[in-house]
Amino acid sequence: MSLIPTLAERIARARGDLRMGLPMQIDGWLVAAAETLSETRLADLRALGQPVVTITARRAETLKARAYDGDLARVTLPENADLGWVRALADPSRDLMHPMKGPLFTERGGDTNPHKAALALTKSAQLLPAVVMVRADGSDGLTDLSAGPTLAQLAAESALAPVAAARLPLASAERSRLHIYRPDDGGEEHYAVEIGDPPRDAPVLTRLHSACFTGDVLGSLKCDCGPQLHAALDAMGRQGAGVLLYLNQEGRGIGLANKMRAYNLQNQGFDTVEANHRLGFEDDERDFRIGAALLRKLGFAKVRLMTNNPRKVAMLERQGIAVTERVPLVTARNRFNAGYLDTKAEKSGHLL
Ligand SMILES: Nc1nc2c(ncn2[C@@H]2O[C@H](COP(=O)(O)OP(=O)(O)OP(=O)(O)O)[C@@H](O)[C@H]2O)c(=O)[nH]1
Ligand SMILES: [Zn+2]
Repeated sequence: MSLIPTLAERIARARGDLRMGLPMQIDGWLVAAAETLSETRLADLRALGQPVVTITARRAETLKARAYDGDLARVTLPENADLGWVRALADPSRDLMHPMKGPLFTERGGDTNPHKAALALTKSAQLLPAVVMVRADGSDGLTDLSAGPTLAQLAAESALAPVAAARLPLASAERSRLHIYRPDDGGEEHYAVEIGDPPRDAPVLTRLHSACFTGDVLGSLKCDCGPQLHAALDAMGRQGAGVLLYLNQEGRGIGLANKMRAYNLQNQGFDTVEANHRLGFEDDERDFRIGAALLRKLGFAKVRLMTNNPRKVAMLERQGIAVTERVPLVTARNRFNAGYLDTKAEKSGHLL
């Protein structure tokens, strides 16, 4: 029956639920995002059983909680802990000023897949990866998922469909077109700027750019994104041909709100990688398969890639796109971005 929501559609709903603070269900567990849960709903969850707060091993490491489960830890919610306690477990912004008083008791044994799926969902909803979970039957109205298929679906590549394209003259290249692609899983749309009319059988000058509202739009001095974006478009304009893929993976995939949380941690002295880890994320949560998929859709199999990030080269090659040349994209240093650029070079293997 085609009118019954598919798994991908139910996952998209679950993302919306978690963002609004509405619990959902996974394999007999009620799940709520720590960041959006209300006092009343926490009380209602508590009335149903003993809650655990599941966090990533990255966050557990900062909190010095034992992660018995590999990439996650299940912290028992103490009886006297309130919503503020749950938030503090999830959100590192007050770690230094008000360190959490331990010890934190973490669970071991049992099936951790529902917990894993819950964390993957909050990440894909661009929320802090921390959830309150209670083993209980929910009410009929809640979105209900099974862990295994949910994890598989979240790891799968989403199919992208072209939606619309139009001529768009740019300051750097008057002969340009903007193409919009929409994924089939309710996720973010991604864009391709095609400059000139690049032949499909030759390597095309390409930039794989990840969204950076602060750098691209506001001209932030904290990163190199804005200057890289414009340098890439200018180079394509000068050469008369190129493709700039604009992937809506703000903040290396953690979203703008979490990126601002990361900036606050950076202002406390942590570098860009440490800040992501303290928030519970990996250094880079982006899915670069999207870039390869867009190139294939546009008819390109070979690229001259403008990047300093060897992971982008490796990933495109793995996805069957030949990178015939890496074109460095070095922009000016300033006193606000020097630390960021150094960390990318030292910890993330960026070539300068
Ligand atoms: N989490 C996080 N994201 C950041 C920070 N600074 C910039 N970003 C994001 O990092 C991404 C940078 O993307 P790119 O410039 O495409 O990629 P790159 O890995 O730096 O590689 P290049 O191709 O060499 O530029 C964007 O999504 C920015 O929003 C930060 O301090 N923390
Ligand atoms: Zn940036």
